[in-house]
Amino acid sequence: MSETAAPPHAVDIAVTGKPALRVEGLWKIFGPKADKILGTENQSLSRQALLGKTGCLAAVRDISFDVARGEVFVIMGLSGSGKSTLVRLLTRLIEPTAGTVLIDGEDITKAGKEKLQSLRRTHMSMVFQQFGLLPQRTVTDNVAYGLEIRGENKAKRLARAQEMIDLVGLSGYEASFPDQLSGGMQQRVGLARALAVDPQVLLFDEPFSALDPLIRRDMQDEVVRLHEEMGKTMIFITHDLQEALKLGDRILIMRDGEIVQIGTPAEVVANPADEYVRDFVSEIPKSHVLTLDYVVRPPRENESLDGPIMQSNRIVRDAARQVLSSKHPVRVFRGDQFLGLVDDDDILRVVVAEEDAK
Ligand SMILES: Nc1ncnc2c1ncn2[C@@H]1O[C@H](COP(=O)(O)OP(=O)(O)OP(=O)(O)O)[C@@H](O)[C@H]1O
Repeated sequence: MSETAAPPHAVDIAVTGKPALRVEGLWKIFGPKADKILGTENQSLSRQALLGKTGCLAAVRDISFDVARGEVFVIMGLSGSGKSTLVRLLTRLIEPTAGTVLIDGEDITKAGKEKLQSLRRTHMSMVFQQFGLLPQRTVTDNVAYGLEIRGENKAKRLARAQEMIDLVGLSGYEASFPDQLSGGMQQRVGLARALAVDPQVLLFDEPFSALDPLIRRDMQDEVVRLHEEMGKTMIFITHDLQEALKLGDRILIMRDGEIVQIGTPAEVVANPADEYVRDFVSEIPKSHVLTLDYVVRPPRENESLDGPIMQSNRIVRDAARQVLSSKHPVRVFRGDQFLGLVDDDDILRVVVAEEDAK
C-alpha cells in the first residue's frame, strides 16, 4: 500500500499500551477546612455555590485522564479554570485534596519526600513561563543543572548539555548568561535544561505566553520538531486554542476546575461537547483541523476504486490538493482497513462551510 504521511505528531492511543501518566479522581480544594468537603453533600456543589456556602474553592474537581506514551496532551482553559493548579498537582508542587497521579506506574501521591525528589529528578521536567534560569550561570551550566543535582560527573553532564544546546539551536551561546539572551532564546535554554535529564514526561506550564507572537510560533514549531525527534510524552498547559490545536494529539478542555471535553483536535472542532467549547472553536477553520475520518463516505455504485490511497488521519487541508487533482476519488484507509472514498465535493463541502461561517 502506498502510504501517505500522517500528521507528524499523531499517536495512536490504542496501541501505545501502559499510560505514561494516569490521573484518577484528582481534587484540589483551597480554603478553610478544605479537607472536610469531600464525602459530604457539599462535594457536588458547583464551584460558585461551594465558595458561597463554605468559603472553599474547588480549583480542580474530580479530574481523571490517561496520557499515552509519546503523546502530546494539552490542557486548555480560560484564566481561573484550574490549569496551573492541575499541573502543579501532577508533580505535587501542590498537595492534592484527593485522588492519585501515576507517572510511569509510580504513584506520585503516595511517595515519601525522598522518593518524590528522585521521581522529580528522573521522571519529569518542567518548562515554565518565567524561564526559571539561574542568572549567575552560563547557558551550559543552566542546561547541565539538573544533571549536576542528580550527581552526574562533569564530563558526562557537559557532553549532554552540549548535545541539548545543539538540539535547540543555541550553539555558539554556551558561555552566555541568561540576561544576554532574548526571551525566545531563554526559553530555548529552558527547553534544553528540561530535556537534558531525559525525563519520562515533560510538563509545560504556559511556556510561551510571555513571548511575542512570531517568536511564540517559532517555539511551537520547535516543540513539534523536538517531539518528532525525541518522541517524548508532553503535557502542555495553555489558554490559547490555536496553540492547543497545533500541538496537541489530544486536548483536555477545563472550565471551573472540571473537564468539559477530552478529544483530538478534530473531535473537539467537529463535535464540541457544549456551548462553551463551541464558542471556543467557532473561529477555527475546520479544514485546518478536521481529518479525512470526518469526510470519508462509503463508495457509491459504480464509483472508481482506482484512486490514490491516503490514511484517515490526514488533515483535510493537507489532503485537498491531491484529492482535487486526482482523476479518481481518493481511497481512505485506517491502517489496512478500507474506510471509503473522498472526492472533490467532500473536500469542498468543508471548505465552503467555513467560508460561509466567516
Ligand atoms: N493558593 C490558592 N488559594 C486559593 N485559591 C487559589 C489558590 N491557587 C489558585 N486558586 C484559585 O483556583 C482557581 C484556579 O486557579 P489556577 O491558577 O489553577 O487557574 P488557571 O486556569 O491556571 O488560570 P491562569 O491561567 O490565570 O493561571 C482560581 O479561581 C484561583 O483563584
